Amino acid sequence: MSALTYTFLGPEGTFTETALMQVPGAADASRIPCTNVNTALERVRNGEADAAMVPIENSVEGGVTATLDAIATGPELRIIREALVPITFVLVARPGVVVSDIKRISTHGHAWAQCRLWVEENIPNADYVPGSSTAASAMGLLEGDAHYDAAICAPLIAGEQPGLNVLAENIGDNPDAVTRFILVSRPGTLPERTGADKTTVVVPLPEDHPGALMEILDQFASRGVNLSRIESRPTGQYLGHYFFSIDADGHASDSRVADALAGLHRISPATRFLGSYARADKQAAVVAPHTSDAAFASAHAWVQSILRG
Ligand SMILES: O=C(O)C(=O)C[C@]1(C(=O)O)C=C[C@@H](O)C=C1
Repeated sequence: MSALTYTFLGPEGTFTETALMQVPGAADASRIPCTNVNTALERVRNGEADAAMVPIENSVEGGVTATLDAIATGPELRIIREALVPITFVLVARPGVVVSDIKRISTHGHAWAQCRLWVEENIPNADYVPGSSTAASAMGLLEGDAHYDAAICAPLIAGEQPGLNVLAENIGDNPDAVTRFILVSRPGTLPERTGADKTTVVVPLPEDHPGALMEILDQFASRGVNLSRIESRPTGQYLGHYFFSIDADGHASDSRVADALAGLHRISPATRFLGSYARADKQAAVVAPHTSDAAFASAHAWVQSILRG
């Protein structure tokens, strides 16, 4: 089998790279760091890479909008795997710099949001300099970037770079923070059903009328499909026009999920299927007896018998 090529939000040392390394075989595969999520996905769309690892959701800060928007539009992509990474942050600076010297701190926007309380308490006057990733901000210090004097990054990088001094550890406001990442490839064969799966869809709000969101939710509720994430994002077309990005428990080959997908397509034909893949936490879905595959098969057989007369 030829080795696969992966893109990821880089450079080396990002949390996204840690997530990629959870993929079996990734350590020996070709790995291309990209400066943003769009480029990582574009290189999959144009065939330069087989799959991209990108962040989608953080337990403290919520959805990564760059990813939610990039996979919702453009040529279709499929999520084939998810990875969970516990998030802890350190504050780093060049040797000789102490906390009281710090005026500007750079990091990724999601990391900054997760360290807000610590920064307010310890360096209240520090300005924020946006970075394309935590690792890019840390490496900028080594490359002599004069725009900032400290970075917030993963402990991993700090440990590997002798030119970076760790000034504070565990500076995240929530010690249990976790970021969820997705491995995205071009459409192909669906990953097999494991019994502990997730299905992701993008549903444009059907023609704006009272109860439109309720109609979407009802497709899942009436088939006993639990949702683990639902977020609204503007389509960008005009004010008030939204799509919903949804994660549901189960696999497209589960009858209850397939039936819900068909219902979504009926009420919102531009619904986009983004994949069915194994849950990283391996938690099996709780299926009520009346929404099991057997119950759907029996109901279908009953209707067929009625039609046969
Ligand atoms: O900057 C990184 O290291 C990333 O992998 C990105 C990212 C994110 O987008 O949320 C990943 C995990 C952390 O929550 C902070 C930043």
